Amino acid sequence: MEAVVARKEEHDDDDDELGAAADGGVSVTWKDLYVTVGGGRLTILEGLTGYAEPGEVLAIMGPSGCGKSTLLDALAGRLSSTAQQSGDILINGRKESLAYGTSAYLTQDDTLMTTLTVKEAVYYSAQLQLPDSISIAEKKKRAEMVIKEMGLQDSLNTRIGGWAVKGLSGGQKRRVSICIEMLRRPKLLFLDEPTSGLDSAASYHVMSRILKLARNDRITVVASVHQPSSEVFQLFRNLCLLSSGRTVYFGRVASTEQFFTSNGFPCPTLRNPSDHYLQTINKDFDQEDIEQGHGGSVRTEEVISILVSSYNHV
Ligand SMILES: Nc1ncnc2c1ncn2[C@@H]1O[C@H](COP(=O)(O)OP(=O)(O)OP(=O)(O)O)[C@@H](O)[C@H]1O
Repeated sequence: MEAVVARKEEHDDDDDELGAAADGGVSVTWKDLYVTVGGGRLTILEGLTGYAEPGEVLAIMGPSGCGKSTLLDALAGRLSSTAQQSGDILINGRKESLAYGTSAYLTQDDTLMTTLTVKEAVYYSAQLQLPDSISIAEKKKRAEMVIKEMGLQDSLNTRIGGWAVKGLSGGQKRRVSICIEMLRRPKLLFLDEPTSGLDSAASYHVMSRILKLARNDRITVVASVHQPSSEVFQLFRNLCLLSSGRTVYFGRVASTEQFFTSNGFPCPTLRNPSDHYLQTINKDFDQEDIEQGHGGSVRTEEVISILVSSYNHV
């Protein structure tokens, strides 16, 4: 746990940043975060520690049910009332709540009105969401700006559509949902599987737009990601890899390979690295043993224990 926080400070020095608070950015740090349900009988997150920084996209990855959405919910302060949380979540190094409008949360499903056009959906949302202190003209300008940022200006008058009426593609719908979340210019953006259901080209398109926005506006983005292509995976700076609610790895995407290799699980040539990491720690279909380096093989449960304990001792 201390090692992750020390690594964060090290990266801050590397980047020679002035500090998140100075430029209005929001840095989020979580330490020893536990989430339980059923009066403590079921532990969903087990002592997680990590951080997310302005201008960067942190990817949360792991097999289905490992706790990605729960981590996003805990960080965004929207856990269900049946869940109990312990540990620290710090905003810019302090224990404080997020100010209203500072963060936005994109859920897994697009809840858009199918009969509206892109322009209508975003413009009406701007009118409803933004405070009365902002003029109608400014709200319209804000709507046009987010539409442009998400590359939807050519689909302004296209209906969103649904099963009965052909409209936008899945990727375009996802981008409309992101536009709506971006209207209030949040400094912290939680995205629950922003690319779910999209093909690899559309996923790349959506994620690169998000990354560009994060960099330009110093937004802190925390995104749970299901199975990224190698191109999408390379877009992320930091990776939080979870398995059964525990951290298997947290750190630079670029250093993940070194971590897996040093523990005896190198990525085979020509395999997508993110597929390799996810397959190595997925125990849902634990039929076969996993080859470890040049000698022997181990069960997935054992692989996870090796990686978790190696990570905790770095
Ligand atoms: N309120 C709750 N009560 C009981 N169990 C819960 C609750 N919330 C989450 N869980 C369980 O905790 C585990 C983690 O759920 P979570 O939705 O965070 O996983 P996930 O990694 O986001 O999964 P997926 O990739 O399939 O969306 C699951 O086994 C889920 O059933």
